[in-house]
Amino acid sequence: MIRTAILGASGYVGGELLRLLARHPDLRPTRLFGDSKAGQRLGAVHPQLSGAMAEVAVERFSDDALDGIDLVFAALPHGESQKIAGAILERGLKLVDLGADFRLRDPADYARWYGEPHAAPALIERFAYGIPELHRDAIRSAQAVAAAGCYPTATILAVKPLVDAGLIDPDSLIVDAASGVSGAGRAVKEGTAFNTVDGSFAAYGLLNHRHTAEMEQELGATVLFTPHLAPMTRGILATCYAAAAKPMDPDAPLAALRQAYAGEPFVRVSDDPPSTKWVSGSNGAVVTARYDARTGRVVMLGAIDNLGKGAAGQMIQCANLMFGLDETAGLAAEGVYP
Ligand SMILES: NC(=O)C1=CN([C@@H]2O[C@H](COP(=O)(O)OP(=O)(O)OC[C@H]3O[C@@H](n4cnc5c(N)ncnc54)[C@H](OP(=O)(O)O)[C@@H]3O)[C@@H](O)[C@H]2O)C=CC1
Ligand SMILES: CC(=O)N[C@@H](CCC(=O)OP(=O)(O)O)C(=O)O
Repeated sequence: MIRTAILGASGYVGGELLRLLARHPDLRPTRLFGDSKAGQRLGAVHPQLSGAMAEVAVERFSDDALDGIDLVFAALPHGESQKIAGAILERGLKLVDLGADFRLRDPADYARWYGEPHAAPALIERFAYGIPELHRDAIRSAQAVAAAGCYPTATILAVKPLVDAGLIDPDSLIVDAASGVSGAGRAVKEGTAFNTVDGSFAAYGLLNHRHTAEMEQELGATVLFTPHLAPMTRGILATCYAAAAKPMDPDAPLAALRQAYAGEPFVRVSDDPPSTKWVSGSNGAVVTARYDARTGRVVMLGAIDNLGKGAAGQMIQCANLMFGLDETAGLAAEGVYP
């Protein structure tokens, strides 16, 4: 049994981690930490949880509360985990962090995109970048993993095999991606209120969304990224366009995806354009791609659940690798449909 602490247990990702861990054979949620909800019963914070777990209290974090813990999942606002990661690693614990604090290799990129200097730049090199399909060996041997962002996960899974196969010009990449509203977290904000998002579809973060840096780093590309808020609770659909590097067989993009993801338990290559519902509630990702000879462009699509493969599912998949467990333990690829 792997004793697991969750920082940010009272948030949306924390709730999804707890829902998934309820069926995990080896990872046991043991200490649960929050901020404003510290002191409350978990059953009050996350009414979807049941049984003994609902009676556990959310605590305020203190370093000595990690005594006896083997693994820490951190799902905190950006900037928080860099204050405590050093102490966690010093104790020899494994850490999977979902904030953006340790995803960018260059602390200058963090300062540029997140607007403040990195507080623990020396720790960055100790983190593997958390997309298992692309960094499996590094994750297996890492003490710490920076799980990828939600938009970057959908985008990178769809695009990276075509970059690697030399099929597209990486400096011509345009990414339009839409997210469900749970991607913005649990706090009440006017921009994510029902009356704002219901029946509406809007772009935001023009030219400066922080996930641009993560996509560029992992793809070795120049990216024009426009995120959109869609009137749905869960899901991300990334639609990505690039100039073809050369004329190609119409099936070449799909063949590159099929080769890259052969045998992958969570990434499915589809002939048809995917819907977010295909992967809702799961750790699945569905990708597809087409070459358009008329325009000389390639279109690539990736669908994930932002809370699943974009967050809690990916964190668990990384932890399974770090502890030498079955990579699929506690996770499913099939979505809840309709
Ligand atoms: N939602 C998503 O789909 C995705 C989220 N992420 C990232 O994961 C992280 C968590 O996201 P999400 O769960 O949606 O966010 P929420 O806002 O729903 O939850 C945030 C959690 O962090 C706690 N918290 C807030 N401030 C502090 C603090 N100063 N110290 C300690 N704990 C604090 C909150 O506690 P309390 O509620 O008790 O105040 C809550 O448990 C964020 O970095 C987010 O960007 C990444 C990928 C996808
Ligand atoms: C819909 C929405 O607001 N989404 C969030 C991104 C999701 C997220 O949590 O970002 P990280 O993965 O980097 O932590 C946003 O655009 O800021």
